[in-house]
Amino acid sequence: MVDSAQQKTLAAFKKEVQVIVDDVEYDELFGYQLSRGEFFDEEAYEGLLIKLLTAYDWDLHAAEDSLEKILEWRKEFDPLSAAFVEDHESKYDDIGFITYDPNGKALEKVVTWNLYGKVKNAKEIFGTDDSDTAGQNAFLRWRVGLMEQSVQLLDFKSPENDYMVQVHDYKGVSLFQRDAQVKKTTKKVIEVFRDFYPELLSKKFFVNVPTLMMWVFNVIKPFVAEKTRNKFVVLSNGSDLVKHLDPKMLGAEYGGQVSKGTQSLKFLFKESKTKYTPYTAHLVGQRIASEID
Ligand code: HEM
Repeated sequence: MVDSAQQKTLAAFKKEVQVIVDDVEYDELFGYQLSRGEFFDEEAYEGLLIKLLTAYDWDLHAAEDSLEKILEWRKEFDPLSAAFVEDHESKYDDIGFITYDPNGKALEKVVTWNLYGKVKNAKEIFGTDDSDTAGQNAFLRWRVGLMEQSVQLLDFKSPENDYMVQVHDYKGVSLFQRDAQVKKTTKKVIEVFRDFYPELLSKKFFVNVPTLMMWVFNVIKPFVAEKTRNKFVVLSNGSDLVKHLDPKMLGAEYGGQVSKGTQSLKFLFKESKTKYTPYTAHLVGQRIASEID
């Protein structure tokens, strides 16, 4: 609920949004148009602004500053292209996917899975060394694309579905996988999510974390915003996940009812690249048309 003081802050933010959009020359956030054009959706727009204000404890200037940075980054990185236009290498298919249950529990309908324990050849996934920016960039573009696809499944008009769950499964992980390049790329992804995707996580689970590697959690935590840290749950046993999430959406290895493991989970969600907002459809169409030209 937004109280009357917050209503005033929201009204002031609304006045500033158009100025920021004009300054940055970018008019889209998470698939919604920010100025009052053909695709403008007042309710979703308000939901998004409330999210930004919530992320910064209703500090108007911090929220304005954040919006400006987010739009600048979106203009440059083009996450919609990473999600819906670009083809990513199939090597990423095994380490990340989305499950979506429109009838699932509130704030748990969208779950992004990252099976980083399955990475056996870290160099192949994360790049080879500092000079291999192509490798790093390919991973980052794929990971941001996955994030953006899951964001499009949220509904910023609904208190039931305006946050997502994320799961990292570290089954099979070894200390040797955490080389310099992995650390560097991980840090970059964490920063991108922290700065440009605020207030989207309901909970984040780290499962099958070997006792010997629990310390990694403490090393990474300082890079993450405090509000986000409070949403983290570390479980050494994957099967304990069922105590937190709906068994209908979980494979047997997580104590759930989906019989054939995570592979079959993927098939619960077939729409990841086909469900998006009308404005995203419009912008993606423009990008594809400009590629054909
Ligand atoms: C050695 C193998 C590991 C790899 C390849 C790896 C990979 C990653 C990547 C790519 C991210 C970026 C965020 C994302 O993709 O959602 C991340 C974040 C993170 N990882 Fe790992 N990780 C490893 C080990 C661990 C271990 C053992 C822990 C202990 C719990 C851990 C805890 C975290 C935390 C707390 C974050 C921050 C999450 C966030 O900001 O949303 N990681 N990891």
